[in-house]
Amino acid sequence: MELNPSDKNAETINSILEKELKIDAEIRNLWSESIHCRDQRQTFKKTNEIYDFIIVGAGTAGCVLARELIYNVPNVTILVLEAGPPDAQVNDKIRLPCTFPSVKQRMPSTIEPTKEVINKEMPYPRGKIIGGCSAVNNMVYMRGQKSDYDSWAAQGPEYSIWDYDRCLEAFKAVENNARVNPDEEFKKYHGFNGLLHVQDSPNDTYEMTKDIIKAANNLGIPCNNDFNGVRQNGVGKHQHTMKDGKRISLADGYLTDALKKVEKYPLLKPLSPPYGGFSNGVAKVVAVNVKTLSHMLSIIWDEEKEDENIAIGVKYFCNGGIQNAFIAPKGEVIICGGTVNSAQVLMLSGIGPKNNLKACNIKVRKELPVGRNLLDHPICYMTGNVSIPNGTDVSRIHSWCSGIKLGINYKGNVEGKIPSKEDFLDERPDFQTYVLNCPKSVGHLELSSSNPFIQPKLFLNFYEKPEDMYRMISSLKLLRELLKQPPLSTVWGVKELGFNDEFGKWCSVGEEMSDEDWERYIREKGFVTKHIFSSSSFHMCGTVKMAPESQGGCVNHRLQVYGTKNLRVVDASIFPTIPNGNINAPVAMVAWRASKLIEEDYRAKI
Ligand SMILES: Cc1cc2nc3c(=O)[nH]c(=O)nc-3n(C[C@H](O)[C@H](O)[C@H](O)COP(=O)(O)OP(=O)(O)OC[C@H]3O[C@@H](n4cnc5c(N)ncnc54)[C@H](O)[C@@H]3O)c2cc1C
Repeated sequence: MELNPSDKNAETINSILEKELKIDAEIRNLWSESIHCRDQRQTFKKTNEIYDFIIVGAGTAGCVLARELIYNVPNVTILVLEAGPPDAQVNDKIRLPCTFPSVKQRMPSTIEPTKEVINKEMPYPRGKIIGGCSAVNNMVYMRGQKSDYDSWAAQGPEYSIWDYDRCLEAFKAVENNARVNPDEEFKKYHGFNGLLHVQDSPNDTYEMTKDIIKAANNLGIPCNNDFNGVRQNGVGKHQHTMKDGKRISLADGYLTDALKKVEKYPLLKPLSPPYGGFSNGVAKVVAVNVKTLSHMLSIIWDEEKEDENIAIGVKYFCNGGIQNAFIAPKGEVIICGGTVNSAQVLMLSGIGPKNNLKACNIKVRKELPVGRNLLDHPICYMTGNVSIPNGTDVSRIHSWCSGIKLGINYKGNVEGKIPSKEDFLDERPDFQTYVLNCPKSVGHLELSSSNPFIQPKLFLNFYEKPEDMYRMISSLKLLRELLKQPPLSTVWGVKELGFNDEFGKWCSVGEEMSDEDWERYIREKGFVTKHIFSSSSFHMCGTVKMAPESQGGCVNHRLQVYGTKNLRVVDASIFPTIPNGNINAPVAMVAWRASKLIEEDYRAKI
């Protein structure tokens, strides 16, 4: 029997689609192996650039979101735009992260308020690559404390969806922990079926690491074998976001899995005899389309309903030209560009502080404090010289990874004194060795231009609040004591590194330091980046705060941008407060929770 013309048409189109899906699958495989630039794919050009969801940024959040949405929301097509290149895991190397400089800040001294001190500028790296910062980070797996998330939930009744129990459910859903023989207590706090791989250090513990633990025990710091369990305080080895000893970015786990889902909807079944052929209609490709080297420039708004700020798509720069992608009627634009760039693209699209936007000649669509509430964990190192005894394994200690094998968590002292035994036993510590985990100082970022390729200015404002400075002083004093402890001082001959020669005369080996000396050390020496010192743990968050609008919020509890439609932000920028620990896992957790909210809202529109 002859097919009618529309059947024939459908059959032709479907057979083309079939072929393209096959080619597509091959190219996906190549992409997964990172040996082919993903942008060479052709299939999606036929879809006229209309997607159910457009995700901007394939970092920690974007990768989790893409995977969760494609598997859980029925029959959707997703575009992921990533400004950076594909990763290059095939060589076990990733490309250089892009770096933003922070701005030099003058401020009154904490110790001598009549004097002026300077927070020097420093480079601020970010992962501009598939996987985002999770592809360049230090892999320390920490998730913060119960009270962090309960405080998010306490912002209003509707915010209860962010309480610790629900966040813990999400942490567990994302995590795939490879601890050997986990005990029942461990199982309460960890997940074993997610796609974020976590493991204990793959190497044996170095003798020196064991001796640092002993030295910490000498000072009264208890051991802890799970910093994400019931208590965070103590000394112990970190778990890392690794699998079989290799870095696992969120792209490796989540985006790779998202790319595996390629279907056609509706599923076209051959019609049974005597009709033959296919059912009428053309299938839509259900899949995730990733475009690398595609930099989002701004949101496309529905200009016919100007007052409603309805997002209908995005403008992006790719292949040397500006392109548009649009969302389908029930779709959404979801910004996952990270703390700096999510704030930047909102501001470029007219959402942000009036004065800053006007100064950059950008039309204000909705005034919101985007870019305020810039939070971060300041960091300051204390360094020791080691005499290497013959035949030890210390020469094998190398690279950042070894440096962060170990965590010592305690409460800093707000008067700058060495923490006491009670501070070591406090189950809600605020220090992670040299990282101040709950700073009270808050910074901000500003748009410096309407040009999307010019980075915003970052004002970190570290130590603006005196208690931050005093707690950092207290922690450094403790580390100085640690270096003097046996077996570090005896077996390893550890000596505090002198700063008088290389860095100026104000601090000599073994000499007492006044609080003023300490402040200079923290502000000036802690910022010397050509040496190993640093001043940030690169845990920037908070610039598109989730809070009631009256409390300085930019997105509501469902992460929708106030005063707009079809627009959400999902990444570290929405954190109302900074968690008391590293933030990669919390970002993944937020993205997982957000996928549920987006799914609920999408289904409600059906
Ligand atoms: C050097 C370093 C070390 C760290 N160490 C640790 C650690 O040990 N443990 C830990 O838990 N956390 C660590 N972190 C922090 C953690 O990795 C990040 O906070 C987290 O990955 C942020 O996730 P995100 O999704 O918010 O943003 P990102 O991962 O930064 O993702 C944003 C993505 O959006 C893309 N993008 C931005 N703008 C645009 C645009 N206009 N168009 C298209 N794409 C765009 C970016 O290229 C990027 O890929 C570290 C971070 C750094 C930089």
